[in-house]
Amino acid sequence: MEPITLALAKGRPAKSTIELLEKTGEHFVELHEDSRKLVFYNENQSMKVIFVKALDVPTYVEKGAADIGIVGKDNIMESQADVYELLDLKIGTCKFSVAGKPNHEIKNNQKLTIATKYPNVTKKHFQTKDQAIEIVKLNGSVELAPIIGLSDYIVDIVETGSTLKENGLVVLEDIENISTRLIVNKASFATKATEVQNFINQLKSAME
Ligand SMILES: Nc1ncnc2c1ncn2[C@@H]1O[C@H](COP(=O)(O)OP(=O)(O)OP(=O)(O)O)[C@@H](O)[C@H]1O
Ligand SMILES: O=P(O)(O)OC[C@H]1O[C@H](OP(=O)(O)OP(=O)(O)O)[C@H](O)[C@@H]1O
Repeated sequence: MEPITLALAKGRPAKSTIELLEKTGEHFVELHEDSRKLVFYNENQSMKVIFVKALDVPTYVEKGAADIGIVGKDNIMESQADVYELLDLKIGTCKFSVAGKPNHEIKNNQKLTIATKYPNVTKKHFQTKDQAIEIVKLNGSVELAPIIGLSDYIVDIVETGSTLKENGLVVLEDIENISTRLIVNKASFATKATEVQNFINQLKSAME
């Protein structure tokens, strides 16, 4: 039988995710967060793990290259992938927030400039508020943008708040709570229902 394919996000939460996977009783040979290998199997080869860039996990799952994905809610939202989100693994908890300088003045009806690594999330958030924006897409150190006058505000991940604090910025509005989630390909959810459900149950038990 074909193994169930699980796409696992590289990055910060990978260590905790791999620890949780091990707790399910499935041991994936040679899988660890610093590995340069990309494909791993459990001992009876009933499951295959592919270890990929976080933002690509929802794409692999949506396209059916993976049946299941484990990835941050931030990447699920940004990818806009059409997948089922079935379990919160309570790992990698943080939030999406709008932040800026505490006394930044905005003229009435002014179009806001927002710097972010997450243009889709940002667009959607300000659309729901009917606020016109221009997005400056950055790839990191987003907190710099309002300080040097590149943007009015930022949309970014906040965990402890220390990056904002150290740069004299404050949270102006929270957008969404983020944590690592389990997502499932819509077709796999129907055709591999038993295998998918069994794996979810294994993870739930491992979380207790
Ligand atoms: N303080 C935090 N900052 C960023 N991401 C966090 C934080 N806490 C938890 N996370 C989770 O970790 C994931 C990011 O991990 P990491 O920054 O290593 O990702 P990456 O994909 O390597 O990012 P990059 O595109 O910057 O290389 C996020 O998608 C989010 O779900
Ligand atoms: O609230 P905190 O605990 O300070 O964490 C939030 C910071 O961590 C992330 O950046 P990361 O370290 O991934 O670097 P980046 O800016 O290059 O994306 C995020 O983009 C914030 O800058």
